Amino acid sequence: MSHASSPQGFATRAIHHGYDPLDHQGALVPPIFQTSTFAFDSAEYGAACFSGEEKGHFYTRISNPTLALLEQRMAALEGAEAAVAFGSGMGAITATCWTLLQPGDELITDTTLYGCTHSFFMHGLQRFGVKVTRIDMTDPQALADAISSTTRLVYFETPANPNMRLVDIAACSAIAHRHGALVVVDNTYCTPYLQQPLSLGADVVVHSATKYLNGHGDVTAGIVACNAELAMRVRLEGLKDMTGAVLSPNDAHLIMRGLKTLALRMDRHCKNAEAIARTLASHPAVARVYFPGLESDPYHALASRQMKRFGGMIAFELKGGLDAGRTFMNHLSLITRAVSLGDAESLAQHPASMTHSTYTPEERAAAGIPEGLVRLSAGLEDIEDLIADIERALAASQ
Ligand SMILES: C/C=C(/N=C/c1c(COP(=O)(O)O)cnc(C)c1O)C(=O)O
Repeated sequence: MSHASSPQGFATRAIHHGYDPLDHQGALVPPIFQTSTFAFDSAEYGAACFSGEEKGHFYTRISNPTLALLEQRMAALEGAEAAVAFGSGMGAITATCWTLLQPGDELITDTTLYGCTHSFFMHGLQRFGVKVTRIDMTDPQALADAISSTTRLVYFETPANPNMRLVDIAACSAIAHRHGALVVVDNTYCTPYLQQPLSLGADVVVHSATKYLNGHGDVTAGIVACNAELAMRVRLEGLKDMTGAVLSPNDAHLIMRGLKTLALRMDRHCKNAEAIARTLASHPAVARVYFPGLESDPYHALASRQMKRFGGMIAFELKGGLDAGRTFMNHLSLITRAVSLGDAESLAQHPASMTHSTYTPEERAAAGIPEGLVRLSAGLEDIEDLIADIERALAASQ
């Protein structure tokens, strides 16, 4: 098989990186090593695998050939030295934090996070002596004012789930590094196709691969991408001993199948989202649309600098508030009422009572998550059908 000498594009690497069929009896699709354990040629070899003197696989919770290929491919796409795969995004996030934090450390994070990440920080980490400081990370000065000598991690999502607030990765990374803190960016909403946080100064990228990376609503998974030393620690501490949040080889195979069309799918998600956002923004029933692709959005300029395109996620409020939002959702017939995001199927959900019900009402207000907010994940359907569904539901909500 010819190995291209010139640097390969994103889509090419998403399809081919790290695999040669001729190394596997010509199999075009990488074999699935659906096994929990591996045989040792000798007792000495087995011991050497456990000690790290040998690089052989010995137990799938620690490593597996199918998982390794997914990890190599994700590292290549994120521009990272290495990556580690997990059974969920929360597995990736918790493994990273348990590995890098200890009692007495401070984690500084944004007010707006996915609900279970918020809950892990507030009701998990703090129980074990980590101080969690929540700030408005969209203002780098707020980070400069809050950071201290005990700050170990600076963590944020950009765009943030669910209200699409953007954080300036380069600015916040520079501030964090001046104080010896590491920057962890949750890149779920963008994927490396739209945004590569490591190239902007972040130290670690985490993903819910459940979303766009797999993209077909049939896997829960997570990814951590970072330098080789941190990745080895996250693997041998956060994965092996502290969470056990292992991904199955078959699910790794499904994610690699999803990655083959990631570039194609993201372009379609972005195109559909932009059309939906403009339709909502011009509709009389809509009070506000949260989408960085709209020129009127407060984060439009930063999104234009930091992201390749504006993503597939939208949030909006109706003038009729929560009741109108519920009526809207209940009158959708093509768009599916469901949590999660990044699937081929367009999805709609109500953060305040669903994904962000882990926040208190006061915390939600402080995070800029209105009670009536509706979140839309623009799927891959024909845009005419999506717009028609939305317009019918809007008419019913007025
Ligand atoms: C129901 C789940 C939703 N989200 C999840 C999520 C996770 C956690 O990822 P797992 O769900 O553990 O793969 C991590 N990071 C981000 C930005 C997320 O949106 C949802 O919002 O709809």
